[in-house]
Amino acid sequence: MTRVHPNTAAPFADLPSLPACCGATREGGVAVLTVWRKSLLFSCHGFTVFDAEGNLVFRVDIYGSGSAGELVLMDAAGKPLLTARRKKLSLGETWLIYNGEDADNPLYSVKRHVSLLHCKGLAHVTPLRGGSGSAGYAVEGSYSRRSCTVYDERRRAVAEIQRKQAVGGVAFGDDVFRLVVQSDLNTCLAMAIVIVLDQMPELASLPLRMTLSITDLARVLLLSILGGEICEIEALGDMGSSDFSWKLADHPKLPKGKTVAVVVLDGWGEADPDQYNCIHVAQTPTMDSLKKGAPERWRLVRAHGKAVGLPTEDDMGNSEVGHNALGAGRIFAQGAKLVDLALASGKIFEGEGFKYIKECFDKGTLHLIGLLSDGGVHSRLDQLQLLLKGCSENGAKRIRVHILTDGRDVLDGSSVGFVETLENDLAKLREKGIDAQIASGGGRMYVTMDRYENDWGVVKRGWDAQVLGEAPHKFRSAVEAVKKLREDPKANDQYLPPFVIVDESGKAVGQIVDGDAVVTFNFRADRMVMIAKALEYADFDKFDRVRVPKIRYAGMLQYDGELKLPNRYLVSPPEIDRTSGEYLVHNGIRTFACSETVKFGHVTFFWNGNRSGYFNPSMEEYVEIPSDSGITFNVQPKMKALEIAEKARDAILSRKFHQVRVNLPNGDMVGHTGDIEATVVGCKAADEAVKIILDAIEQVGGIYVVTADHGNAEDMVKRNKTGQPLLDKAGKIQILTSHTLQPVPIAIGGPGLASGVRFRKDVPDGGLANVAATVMNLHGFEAPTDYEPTLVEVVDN
Ligand SMILES: O=C(O)[C@H](O)COP(=O)(O)O
Repeated sequence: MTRVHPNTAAPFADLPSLPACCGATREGGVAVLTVWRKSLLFSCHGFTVFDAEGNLVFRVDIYGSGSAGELVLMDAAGKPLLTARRKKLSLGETWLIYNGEDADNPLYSVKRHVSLLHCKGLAHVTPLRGGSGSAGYAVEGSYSRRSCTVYDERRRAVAEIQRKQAVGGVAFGDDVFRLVVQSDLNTCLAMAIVIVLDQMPELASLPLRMTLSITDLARVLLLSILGGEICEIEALGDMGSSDFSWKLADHPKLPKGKTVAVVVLDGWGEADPDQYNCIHVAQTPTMDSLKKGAPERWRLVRAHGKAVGLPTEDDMGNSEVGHNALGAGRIFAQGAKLVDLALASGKIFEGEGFKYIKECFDKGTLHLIGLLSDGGVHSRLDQLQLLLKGCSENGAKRIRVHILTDGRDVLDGSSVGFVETLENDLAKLREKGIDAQIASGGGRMYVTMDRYENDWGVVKRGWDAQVLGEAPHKFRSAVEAVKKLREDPKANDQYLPPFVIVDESGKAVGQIVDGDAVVTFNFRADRMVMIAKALEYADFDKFDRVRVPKIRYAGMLQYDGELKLPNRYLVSPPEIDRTSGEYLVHNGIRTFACSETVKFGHVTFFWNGNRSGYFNPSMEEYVEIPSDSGITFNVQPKMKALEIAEKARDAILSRKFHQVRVNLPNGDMVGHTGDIEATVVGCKAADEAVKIILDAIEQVGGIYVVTADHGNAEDMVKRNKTGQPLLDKAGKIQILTSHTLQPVPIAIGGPGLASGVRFRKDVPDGGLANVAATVMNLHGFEAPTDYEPTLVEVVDN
């Protein structure tokens, strides 16, 4: 839609302005929003609206089912912007739009068009306050088909509701569509018009979709009922079914049938070369040749912050969000962001999950178990603080926090500060009469936070301390515990042994017992699934739980959507649907995925949108190579890179699979140990593994895509603003064990790659989410239209 006139007046004097994060998209005059007809909240329906950069800009949460008489349009933080209320006792359907949550003095009325003569009219929007800037609007077209236009009084098109266009038979449901708003219309008002249209039952999608299969006689009856939609019904009759289809369109230029190897180097970012860049220091001839050999087929992509659905550009990437984006081809607001929103709006305390645990607040203790840091990968301290506040305000009288110290997503040694902060918060709660204490603790890699069932002993240590109140170390305070345990020269935050806090009689202050509530406050799934199973499953044989208390348990999120684990949770997880893996399987692509245990779920579970299991077992084979357990990976920095590469090689040479997908963990897993020498060895091993896979691709005439999920090994020191390594108080370099904000490389090639394929220049900000469409193209398919654009183009030679 082209812009007709510049914005001359100041027409929105009484309306809230567009939320700040949406402002950027206003440049050039147009706001392009993606409207998702779904609430972020569990058990609600409503709307979630994103701007062109994937920022959440509006929400509507409607509790209960059916149509609502009042809807509140909120900004991302839950602040009410406009309220739409159905006008009672009105002839025809009329809604009134109020500023914020005002109860009187409405700004606009939206009245459904009733005339049978003008078949395109849907609604009239009439200003109720007068004044120089007030303008009326007419809405025409078909909301049910997601095709309508808002005209101002000079018949200028000021907004459009548009379908997400389908390609090659792939059509999307009615629940995701575009709202394009010119600068001549206030975007909040435009969105309010959408939610009102949606509440007018005759205009919404469901009844009209039914018309596709009814007889002409029934159509005539409907025509008289639906008035303004007459023309649309006729059109719908010609359209055929708009039902969703998995079928992908053929790529116009790229052939099918090639074997495509997708290699993800975990923790492999691109940074300036220096002695702390382990990838630079290591011998990596294969990766070097990809970079230098074909400049049109090597580039960088964004792997952190908003590009992967994290709250801010200061959030480093991680494997969960990285593999989600790689597999799903779209950017989903991730756990960290969803929890932020739920806490900011207070909705977390109104949901079913919270109500469930709250039942215990009267007589039982609330136990909060999770990672204590501000790393933002698995959890965040500020979220724990808000949770504590909200729980205490909602009636929790006795709270016990079971902490897991970090030193992996944050600096080693920072645990002391985090524990002190938490102790202060709990002391303040105690001043308010709430019995709140830290009850137990331990290092995350040694206590509780194992993943993919690599070592149940880790979870058992946590169970013993948290549930049974038993641990080899007992202290009167957590600050004392962490300080004392760190005195061992070999100690670090990640691997602190388990401890319990005891009272003056030596009794643990916070065992979990019958009648208690438990919340695991990490939002990220992989390292919470095992403890969730121990807490939730009646049938459980991974270790002897000794005593299984009858508790009410909720996760911060649901950690596994397929297993529905845990059953109760405080915030709905991102619903990552229609992943590239699922599409490709439906389109005949046979897939092999492999990694070693510690990263196995990354190329399966995370890749498939946090879904365990196969889409179609006859089309897929997932192979897990057992990781070493009970060691830190600097001891065996080569890890299982060779074994993974050999499995991939065999899968490629077998010619049974179209896609062979692997994760090579070394850069990340060894990088997290902070051992620079070992990380260099790990990077070399990963590079050798890439070579084995590329050689196999060469033999079968296939294609390779080599990329990474986030940075880590390319920078092993904390730096100041000018990029110089930071020294600690003792004058020692501060080692960085965490991920980074760096972009990651992506390289394509192989004998099967058509000669004109190269990276486009017009996607300069491409991120990991652009990789899925790219891979679909290389398999010979177009990607769905709502996927992030492909990174490749085909030029005629
Ligand atoms: O869980 C971990 O090991 C780290 O916190 C994050 O690492 P990953 O995102 O690479 O898995």
